[in-house]
Amino acid sequence: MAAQSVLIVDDEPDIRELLDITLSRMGLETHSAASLGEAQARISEVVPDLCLTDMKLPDGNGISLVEYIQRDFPQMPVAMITAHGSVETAISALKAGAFDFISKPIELETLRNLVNSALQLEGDTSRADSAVDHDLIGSAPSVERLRKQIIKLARSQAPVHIRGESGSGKEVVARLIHNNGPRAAGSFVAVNCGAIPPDLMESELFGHVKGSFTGATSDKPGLFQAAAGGTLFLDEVADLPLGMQVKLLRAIQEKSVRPVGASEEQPTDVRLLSATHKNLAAEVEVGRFRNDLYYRINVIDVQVPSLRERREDLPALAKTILGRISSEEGTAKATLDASALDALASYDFPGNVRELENVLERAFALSDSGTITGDDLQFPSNAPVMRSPGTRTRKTDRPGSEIWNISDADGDLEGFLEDIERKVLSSALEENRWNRTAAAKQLGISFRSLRYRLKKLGLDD
Ligand SMILES: Nc1ncnc2c1ncn2[C@@H]1O[C@H](COP(=O)(O)OP(=O)(O)OP(=O)(O)O)[C@@H](O)[C@H]1O
Repeated sequence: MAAQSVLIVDDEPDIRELLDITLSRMGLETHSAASLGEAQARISEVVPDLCLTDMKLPDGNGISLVEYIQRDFPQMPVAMITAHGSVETAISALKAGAFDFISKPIELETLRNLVNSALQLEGDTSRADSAVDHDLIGSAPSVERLRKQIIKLARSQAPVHIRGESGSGKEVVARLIHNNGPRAAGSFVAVNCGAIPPDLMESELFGHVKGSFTGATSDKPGLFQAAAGGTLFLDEVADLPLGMQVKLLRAIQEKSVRPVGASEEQPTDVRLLSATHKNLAAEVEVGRFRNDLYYRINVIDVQVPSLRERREDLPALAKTILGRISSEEGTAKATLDASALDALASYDFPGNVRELENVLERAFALSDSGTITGDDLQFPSNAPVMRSPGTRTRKTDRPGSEIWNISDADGDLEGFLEDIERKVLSSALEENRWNRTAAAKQLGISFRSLRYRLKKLGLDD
């Protein structure tokens, strides 16, 4: 098989030579150009598998070359070589469509990782197209746009911030970006930033060394290390405490992390994706989120539409979800009758696709035959729109505060208390549209504690 080829574009002969030696040692064929004009001619002539370009060129800048390649050779990855610390250039290059960037002085290990990732990209995106079609259900124009964005972003290393309401599919989008890109063979590590207790956050993200705090009985790698070669997905990133935001910014800038208690930094190799249902720009405005971190993680911004904004997708989503539930239960595929379709169409779905899944699971369990009716869906009869997210029950309305007799607990205090706990947890989950993070927050317990209690009480299906 012919060696893959790389075009090196730099006006400094020393850098061209360093890159040439390193890439040739990797078994690659190299070509070089010292100016923008020369680069464009060489690209048309040899159509390399990758282009590495310096930012400053005698007759123009590297961004123009990125734009040229995006326009005329959209399948060709191009990476930018930037001056040390020039964040703005790196971000402009990524926004213009560069696959990644590398800063000077060039670290050879980082260069090799970058080149290997870029050369794994397939020119033909049809496999990614069909994977995205399969996992992202819907054909509304906003979903079609999202699909195209995912396929494009999967080929880049740029940090992407995914916005959208709870349950709308932000994690689905993040996984698709990972699964269809050059890091697919690495891990996809998802972390809910709102669910980690603040005092454990640093150790969870960066790891710790034995003895660094009480309970640190051995060295433990963090999530950055676990995602090495893959993708780290920071869900609910707006919930990161400010102190941790500074440390995260540093980790992104330096591409290295220092485990708690360690004296040395460790290089990291992760692609960062993040999401939140909050308005991150507004969080920056009020000082709850650092502007510099926002700028770094929000290089490319993706909006996931709510289910209300794409009602036409409801039947297809419902059909697929029912198909999944039926096959998990080992039964024939359940269907929705006309009354069920009408009921779905007139409901607002504040909890989006996750709520649709929950509604269908409950209806499936309730329906006697394989046909689900409008009644099985159990939407509130008088109000198609559910309670707004912030609405809280008054203390006196709290589940469990109903009148009870001491005889109810006779001989089984544990069982009695568990019943109350079950009611409290169920109500909190319902009130928070089955968003466990929000339910835990409302109850003033950690996400882990909620998960533990749900499991203990048999409510975790
Ligand atoms: N377009 C879609 N096609 C198929 N399944 C979807 C789609 N969108 C969401 N889902 C399903 O809905 C559920 C919720 O999706 P997901 O966890 O990605 O939402 P989210 O926006 O990340 O939620 P949260 O804000 O609560 O973290 C998942 O089970 C997911 O598989």
